[in-house]
Amino acid sequence: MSLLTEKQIAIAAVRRACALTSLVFNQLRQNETLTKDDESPVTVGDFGSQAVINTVLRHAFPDDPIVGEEDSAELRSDSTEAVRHRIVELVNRILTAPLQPGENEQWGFGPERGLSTDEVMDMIDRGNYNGGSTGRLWTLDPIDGTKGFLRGGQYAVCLALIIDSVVHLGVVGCPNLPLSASNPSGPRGCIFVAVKDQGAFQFSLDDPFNPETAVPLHLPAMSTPENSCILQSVGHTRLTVNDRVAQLLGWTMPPISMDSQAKYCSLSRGEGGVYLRLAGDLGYREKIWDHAPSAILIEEAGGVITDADGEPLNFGLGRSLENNYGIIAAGKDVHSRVLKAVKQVRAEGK
Ligand SMILES: Nc1ncnc2c1ncn2[C@@H]1O[C@H](COP(=O)(O)O)[C@@H](OP(=O)(O)O)[C@H]1O
Ligand SMILES: [Mg+2]
Ligand SMILES: [Mg+2]
Ligand SMILES: [Mg+2]
Repeated sequence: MSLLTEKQIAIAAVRRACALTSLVFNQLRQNETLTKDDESPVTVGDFGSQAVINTVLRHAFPDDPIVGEEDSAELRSDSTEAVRHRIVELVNRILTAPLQPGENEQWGFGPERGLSTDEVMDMIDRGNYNGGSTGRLWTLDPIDGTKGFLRGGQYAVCLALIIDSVVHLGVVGCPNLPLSASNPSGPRGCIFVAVKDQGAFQFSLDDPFNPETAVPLHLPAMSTPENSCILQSVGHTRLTVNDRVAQLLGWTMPPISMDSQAKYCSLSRGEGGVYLRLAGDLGYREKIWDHAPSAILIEEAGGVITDADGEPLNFGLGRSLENNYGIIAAGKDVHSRVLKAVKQVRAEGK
């Protein structure tokens, strides 16, 4: 399956959504953040990004269902009128900006495409699909790492195409991630793209995808304790487990704590050593949009991604990874060593 059109459209949608989130990031105003029922934050950037991407997917693939993180229920009340208007303004500004290289007006961009408030709300709600094991579906995290976004750290706009429970395409935009790990204060803004059996690539968020200049990504096959460390979530990590795993492996480099799927992106270009996530709340089920877009990135970069028992992630059980606890992603050799250590640490009751 070449999925060339899907890839081009997903890249264009994520690039536009990143333009929206960057705009919001640079001028986030007071009262542009709401708190969801689970107490997590959501901003005009999250809603706007979801509306932009769903609009593009709707134009290009009207029959494809979308499992998106956000929905518009809270936005439709009188008390959120100002936020709602700001989202509509942002979405129309982004969708109606002139066509850029690599874009097609049939994809929902262009000067004629301004949406009404109701249409924007409906576009957000095209993400309400409950998921499932058969057929095509897209999964979208319009801003992953909203807490990182709010504190000026890392965040990512993440989109994946899943066919019959298997991730076939992943696109992750990281507006705040340096293009080169070796130059952390250098230019920022990367996009990571992987298609099943076609490899994984990084390129600049500012440039349209060009296979000639995209950088192919490869996880190192082997690593040494001296140059390896754990990439972990800022807020959703069982630190006792991670610290003990590092100790068992003899890794002395301190862990890298970072928000969002930017961790997976960093790993895919050879930074760190392992993505290790065991949620503190043992009953928490990871969401498919938090992992599907990057799972294929890791696999296409030559790595392995499983749960904490070494089992494959099952993306066909609805909006959550119902049968998986914990995530381990790494190059093949490191993965097997980390999995063994994780099993030992869990047996120790940590
Ligand atoms: N108790 C919990 N355990 C693990 N992950 C959680 C969690 N509560 C929320 N999350 C998820 O963690 C994601 C952020 O990942 P990270 O911690 O690696 O930065 C959040 O994505 P959003 O920011 O899109 O809501 C959210 O879906
Ligand atoms: Mg969220
Ligand atoms: Mg997320
Ligand atoms: Mg999110």
